[in-house]
Amino acid sequence: MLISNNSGPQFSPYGDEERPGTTDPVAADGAWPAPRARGPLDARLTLPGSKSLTNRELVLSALADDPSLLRRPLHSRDSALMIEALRALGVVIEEVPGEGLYGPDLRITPPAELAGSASIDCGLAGTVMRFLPPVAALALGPVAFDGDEAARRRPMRTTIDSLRALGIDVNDDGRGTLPFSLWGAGAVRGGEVEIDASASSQFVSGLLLAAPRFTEGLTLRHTGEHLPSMPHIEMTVAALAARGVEVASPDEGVWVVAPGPIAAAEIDIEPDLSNAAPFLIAALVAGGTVAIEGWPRATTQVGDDLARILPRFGATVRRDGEALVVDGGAGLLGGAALPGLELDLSTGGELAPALVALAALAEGPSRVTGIRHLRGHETDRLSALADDLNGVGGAVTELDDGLALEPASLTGGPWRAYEDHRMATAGAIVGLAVDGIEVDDIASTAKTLPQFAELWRGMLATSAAPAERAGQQPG
Ligand SMILES: O=C(O)C1=C[C@@H](OP(=O)(O)O)[C@@H](O)[C@H](O)C1
Ligand SMILES: C=C(OP(=O)(O)O)C(=O)O
Repeated sequence: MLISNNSGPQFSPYGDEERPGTTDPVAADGAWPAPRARGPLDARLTLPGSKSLTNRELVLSALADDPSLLRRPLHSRDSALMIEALRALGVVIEEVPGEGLYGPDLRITPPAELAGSASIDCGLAGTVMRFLPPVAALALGPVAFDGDEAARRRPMRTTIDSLRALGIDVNDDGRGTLPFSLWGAGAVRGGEVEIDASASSQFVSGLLLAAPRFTEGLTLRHTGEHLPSMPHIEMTVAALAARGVEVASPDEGVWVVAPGPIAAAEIDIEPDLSNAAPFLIAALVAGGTVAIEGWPRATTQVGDDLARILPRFGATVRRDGEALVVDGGAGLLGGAALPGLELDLSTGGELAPALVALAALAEGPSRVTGIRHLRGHETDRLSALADDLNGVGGAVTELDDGLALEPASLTGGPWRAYEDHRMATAGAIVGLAVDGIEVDDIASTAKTLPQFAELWRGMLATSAAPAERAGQQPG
């Protein structure tokens, strides 16, 4: 069965009141009863575009020398925030008809000069709060940055310090978080900058994306001990190189970007492979197969690692034409073994909430490490995962840089999303195997996957009894 949804609402980035909810049923208190899996799955899904690719390409298109076209971009809260912010800086972004299932394509026309005197709402989007300040520094005039209450807890000191090191005037309250404002001088000289990016790879990506437009380019050196999410930095480097920018990494933790034009481009945005995680993991819990259409043969997305990680939990992974298929066999619910694992997710922290939810259902102990920086994500994910899982009978201990899980028999109960899309989808995974899991804010999935609840229910419908399935449209 093919599951897709092209009728979703359009997303306004402004304010919780206007935030789109899901059309999936929720209880009177707004909680979402996570559906149980009824049997082996036979699902084939098409997912919306990658957040990381969409927001990088929006920024590069805004800084390019001619109009660009993004095909099948993500339409979600994070991309809407990026679009509104770039418009505030004078970039023209138009929706044009395309072939994507989840909304129009985007044509981006850069202005002759970026406009200052703007206020930017970052929402809870790390890509907006870390990628746009170096862009705004190229504008002439003041630009103010703020975001959700939860965004004011996310680390921003490295961005603020690096702007100052580049000679830009920044006004903040010294806490190293949003809100702050900067005064763009219309140009940035660039040169050599040292930063500590151990709290987020996005500090590196943000500087590299704007660096070709600095008069002298940029030599950026990471001085901290850890550098998380390297694949996301490699994605940035690849996106720059694809637009003709001279960029090199002569040494570990060092990047050199030459000054020069950023070429306009027509870009096909890949589906979001990190958002594929809960769906693929569902095959291991419920049994059967889940196929994701349009899985790229080569990609910089860290979600591709799922094809190597899920077999360690017992899945068989294969390609079927352009789809990636995960076969969970009988699945945990059908009696298949689900081993506990040692996982270092320092390169793929984005995958951690979903994999931790799976590990919580395993029959052996697990340790998931290398993810200290998750404490600065949408919420402190280490503490949120431990609290939610322990609240439903789990045996999870917080480590300095990860989580230790002991096997436990879980029971139903409330599951807090903490406004975090990946916490909400982690609750959905647990709910496949445990009666009575109630996710308080499934609408938080609008951050990167507004269609989550509908796609999840559609996936689970493929496990209906054969007689029930006969009436449904074949994929
Ligand atoms: O550059 C990007 O698009 C991202 C980088 C990573 O951030 P961190 O390095 O802060 O984990 C990742 O977790 C985030 O979801 C997206
Ligand atoms: C950490 C994440 O998001 P952000 O881009 O807001 O940092 C995420 O999506 O897992």
